[in-house]
Amino acid sequence: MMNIKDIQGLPFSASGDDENDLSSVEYSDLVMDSQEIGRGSFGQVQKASYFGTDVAVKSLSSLVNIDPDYFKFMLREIKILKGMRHPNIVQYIGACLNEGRYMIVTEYIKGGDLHQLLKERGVNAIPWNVKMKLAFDVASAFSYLHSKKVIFRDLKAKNILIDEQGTTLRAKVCDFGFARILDISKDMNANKEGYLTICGSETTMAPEVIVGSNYNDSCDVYSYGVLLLELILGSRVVKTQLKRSPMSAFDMNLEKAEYLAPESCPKDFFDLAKWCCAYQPKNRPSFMTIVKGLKELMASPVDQLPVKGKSKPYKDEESDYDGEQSYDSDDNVNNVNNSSIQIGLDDNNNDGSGNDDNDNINNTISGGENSGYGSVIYNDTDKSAPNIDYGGRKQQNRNIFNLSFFTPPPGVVPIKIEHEEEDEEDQVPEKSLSSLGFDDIKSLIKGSDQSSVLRAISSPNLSLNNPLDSAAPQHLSNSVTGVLSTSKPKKKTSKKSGKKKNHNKIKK
Ligand SMILES: Nc1ncnc2c1ncn2[C@@H]1O[C@H](COP(=O)(O)OP(=O)(O)OP(=O)(O)O)[C@@H](O)[C@H]1O
Repeated sequence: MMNIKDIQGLPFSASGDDENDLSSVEYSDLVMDSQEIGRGSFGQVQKASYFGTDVAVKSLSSLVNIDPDYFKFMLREIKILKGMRHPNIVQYIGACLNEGRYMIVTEYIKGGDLHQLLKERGVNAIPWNVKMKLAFDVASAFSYLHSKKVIFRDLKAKNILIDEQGTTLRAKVCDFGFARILDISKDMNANKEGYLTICGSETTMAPEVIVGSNYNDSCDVYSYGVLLLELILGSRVVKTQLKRSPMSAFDMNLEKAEYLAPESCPKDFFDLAKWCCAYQPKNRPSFMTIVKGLKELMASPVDQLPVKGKSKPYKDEESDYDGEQSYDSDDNVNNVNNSSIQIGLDDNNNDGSGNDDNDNINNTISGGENSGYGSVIYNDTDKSAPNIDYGGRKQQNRNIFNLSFFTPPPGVVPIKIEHEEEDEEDQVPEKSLSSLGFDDIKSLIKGSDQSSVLRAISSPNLSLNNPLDSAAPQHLSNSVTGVLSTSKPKKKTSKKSGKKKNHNKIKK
């Protein structure tokens, strides 16, 4: 007799090419389960049955109805998700409108998300081969997305669903709220002043995104690197011990990460995380390279892989942390703040295609759910954190991110760099901040006081040089064999930038 589980495929209700079709699923065909299975800033997720198949229904925030910008986000999410077919991407089924509330219907994934998995099982209880398999799944999904010119912009553990198939776990990417289609050739010629907006989640955002510089699909690779560190160390350790700050130009302290990582971690797996977290986007691998490298790695029994081993002693400059090699197994803390952030609503058109990210108009931050794990959009005109009703829950003022980072105080003047006396050939003409490059900003930040730094980088309109200019992201130039172990991340440049000495001071 045929088992119902043998039936392959899911009901699909998107109609034709009409991206605006928001009622391809009849609400009356959904048998809703009252239990909420998830919640984010854009709405709540419930399980339902759709013609006998389990589905997840995301009921979008009421703001989607009243705010055209939110509406555009939803259209974009639907349009992109609808076109995706990959075993590691949650399958879109259709959209629905009920009593004025929009809903997105996708396949139901029963194992929760990766953040929950790490928290509930404990990072150390998950075997390395399982971690590498999940990492491989995510990289496979992203190599597919990038091949379709989709950048996701919010890769984090909460957006990775875990599909339990017997004893095997499979990762599936969900939540395309911040995804967009990027035509790099077209967009690279667009206005250089931040044509892509700042969005993502505090812990996983790439530095170039945070400082408002131009970015491309390699921002997803950086977030993936942070995700790998979470698989290695646990989300809580990454969030608390590897916290990135303006004082380090939002660079990840990889030396400390190495010290904290378990000795048993396969060396190549750790090196991959470091490589993905390279400060300069052009030094990060592509997802194609990552997939090939991980495949190679997974071909060997895990107990035959060289391990990271003991790391050299590490002394934390900032907090005198000279931590133990052992650490909390993972976050059994409920309030892990890993909010998604979007600065500047980035659609001038509704279609999710390129060239629509160039508007620093009407910046808005919306607060997420009170688990501290929701999405955020900042409202430039309202300097206080908003108090918005998301699906019935009141969002109280919450210090999601340091707003002063993004919001220049009124009347801020460009900062000038003062140079101490030095050899003539080493002298650099005075520059206003707006003409500094990405590395310049970084070196400045490392040698300055925090308030100056915040003022310096707080404007999303800075004309930063494009960190992507000098070279394209690495692709398949590395051989697959030993790609992870032989292609060490390049040592980052010191505080010097070119001929500049480390004497630069910021003057108000
Ligand atoms: N298809 C699904 N199957 C099972 N659970 C799901 C599914 N989709 C979402 N969830 C659960 O609901 C949570 C929130 O979903 P989602 O990330 O799509 O919401 P969001 O409002 O866009 O969140 P964010 O604030 O991160 O933008 C997920 O982390 C997951 O736990």
